[in-house]
Amino acid sequence: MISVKHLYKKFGKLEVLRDFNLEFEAGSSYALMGPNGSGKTTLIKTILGMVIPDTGEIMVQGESIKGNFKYRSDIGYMPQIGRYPGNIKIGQLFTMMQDIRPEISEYDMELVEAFGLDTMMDKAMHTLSGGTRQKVSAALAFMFDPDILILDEPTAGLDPMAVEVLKRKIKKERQKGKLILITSHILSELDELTNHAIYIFEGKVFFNDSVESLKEITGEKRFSTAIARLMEWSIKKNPPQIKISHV
Ligand SMILES: Nc1ncnc2c1ncn2[C@@H]1O[C@H](COP(=O)(O)OP(=O)(O)OP(=O)(O)O)[C@@H](O)[C@H]1O
Repeated sequence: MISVKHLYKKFGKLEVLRDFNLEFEAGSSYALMGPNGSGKTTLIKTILGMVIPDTGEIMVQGESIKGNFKYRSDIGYMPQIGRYPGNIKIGQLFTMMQDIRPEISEYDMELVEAFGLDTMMDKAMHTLSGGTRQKVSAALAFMFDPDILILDEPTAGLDPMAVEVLKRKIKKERQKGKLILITSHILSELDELTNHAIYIFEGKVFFNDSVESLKEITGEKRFSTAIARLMEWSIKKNPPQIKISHV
């Protein structure tokens, strides 16, 4: 569904992505992990066409994204920090986004209602708390029923009730056969929501395989301890027989 081939990206002298090769399939949910600054958001923004790679190719649903904007309508994106015009009201923002997508006549308003945003439509974005802004971002990511969901630290800043609502929604959409890609530093959340682990370190894909294989290779039963083991290996730079599969 998404294919990333030989992707390189530098910011000045900093090599952020070095020969990234990844395949993302429908119906799977991917945990994208790595230390702060390892390139997770850069990879996501490259897939979204917001960052232009130095070399390499990205295909979405079989088509190259180069010079192509249409593919973006297949992707629901929840950014780490949503930036919106301050004076716009929640209701106006939703209407504006809906107007940009005239081909869609039915909207998925499940999160709008579950988060109680339907009772706050007249509130201006600059008056909202950080968590409420996150709820707006989540509601927008799911509103157009996209085949692909890319969620960058989706639960950061949400209260525990909202976290549960969002997790339930992510699981439900995955069961419908959607492709889900999540970055998070909350390992318990990734354990619950994903079946495939990608760990990036110093600009390289260090591990890319199923969560099952991750546990088998590391000899750890729990997701969090398996990731801790991977981190240890990546820092020591001597992984014992690590298989980096490009599925
Ligand atoms: N537009 C930019 N210009 C220059 N450097 C950038 C730019 N965007 C990202 N970087 C650098 O690229 C590196 C990777 O950043 P990125 O945001 O992709 O990391 P991340 O893995 O998502 O980190 P975190 O876990 O902290 O969210 C960082 O060193 C960052 O400072």
